[in-house]
Amino acid sequence: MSTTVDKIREIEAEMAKTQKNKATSYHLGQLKAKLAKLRRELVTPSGGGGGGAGIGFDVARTGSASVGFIGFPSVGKSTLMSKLTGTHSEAAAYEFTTLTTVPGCVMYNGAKIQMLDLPGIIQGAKDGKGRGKQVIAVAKTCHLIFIVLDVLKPLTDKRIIENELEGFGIRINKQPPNIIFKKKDKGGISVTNTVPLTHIEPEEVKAVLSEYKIANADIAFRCDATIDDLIDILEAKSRRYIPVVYVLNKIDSISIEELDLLYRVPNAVPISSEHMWNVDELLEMMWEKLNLRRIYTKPKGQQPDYSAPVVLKGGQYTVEDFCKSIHKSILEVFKYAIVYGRSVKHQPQRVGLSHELMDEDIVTLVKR
Ligand SMILES: Nc1nc2c(ncn2[C@@H]2O[C@H](COP(=O)(O)OP(=O)(O)OP(=O)(O)O)[C@@H](O)[C@H]2O)c(=O)[nH]1
Ligand SMILES: [K+]
Ligand SMILES: [Mg+2]
Repeated sequence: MSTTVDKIREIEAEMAKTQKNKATSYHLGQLKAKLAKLRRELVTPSGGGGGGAGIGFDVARTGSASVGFIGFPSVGKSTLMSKLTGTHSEAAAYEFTTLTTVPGCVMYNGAKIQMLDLPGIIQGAKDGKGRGKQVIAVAKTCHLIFIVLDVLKPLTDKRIIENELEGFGIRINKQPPNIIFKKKDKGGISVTNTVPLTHIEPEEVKAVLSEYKIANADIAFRCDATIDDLIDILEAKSRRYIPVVYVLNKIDSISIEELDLLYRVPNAVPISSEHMWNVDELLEMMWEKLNLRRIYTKPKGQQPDYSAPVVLKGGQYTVEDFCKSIHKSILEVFKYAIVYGRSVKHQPQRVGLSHELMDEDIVTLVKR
């Protein structure tokens, strides 16, 4: 019996030898959908429980957000982790020094950020090579991923690692595609689009829906999507959209001219973890990518509490999100909030639950 990995290989081989044109678009759509389903099968942990990364890989989560370190062996992940957090993670000149998740933390702008040093991965990790599956499973639960690369061969490694993460359902520095999908009980398939679709053939859409056994649905394309984007929407449960910073390590081993070239890589920060060169810029980019918003609470008639902000993240920035992150029950007695800061025109201003808060706003909750 052929394994899931074998089946994936077969489909990939067939896709490679199938020319892309109108006549083959149904067939290619079918293959892509099959591939997506097999990939999900491969990365979903079997034997119930679900989601667990395995012994030594799951660690207690602390802090306001977590950053996972992904990279090939010996690119300097543990060196960086130890220097940034002060938590020792064994570093050495041989590959696979780190064998489990090693947690540490940094305080930055008043927020506690958890850093997860991880074992190195190798090409084929997503198909079960080495401990890649467990490692990437941890990264998939992080709010930000540092892809650590050796400056001596950053670009080929970058592509391989991106490919591994993609295969695991991680979408890097990307928003979910703007496609509205509604399953129905009857009425067949209705496809509409608000922008011209230059990448998709109607036949491909048909093939994908049939492969997913969807006979009744409304699909509204609001972006010039690809067929992979549609599959991402159908596979939404197993997709994670995670920001990435490319950490180009060991710049102490290259020339200034080579360094100049590296500055053209988007979302990248060249550093030397050994010498702590340019680590400030890395932390700045980390902060920007995490997009955290610190909210200071101010009890009525008192000074704001600047020592322990409530930290909002992941696009959940409303007053309602703020209340929920303190305690669910607050919503039951909520009347309005008084806000000082960048999110309001008047200082202070009275706002309701749907108001979006900005970083460093000061909030007083008024109860009914
Ligand atoms: N020249 C130079 N060497 C570095 C730098 N950072 C780390 N190294 C060296 O690279 C080697 C590997 O470092 P580690 O921190 O163990 O790398 P790792 O990515 O954690 O490796 P694994 O855990 O095996 O995957 C060690 O010999 C480090 O001293 C750097 O900035 N410059
Ligand atoms: K190492
Ligand atoms: Mg290590």
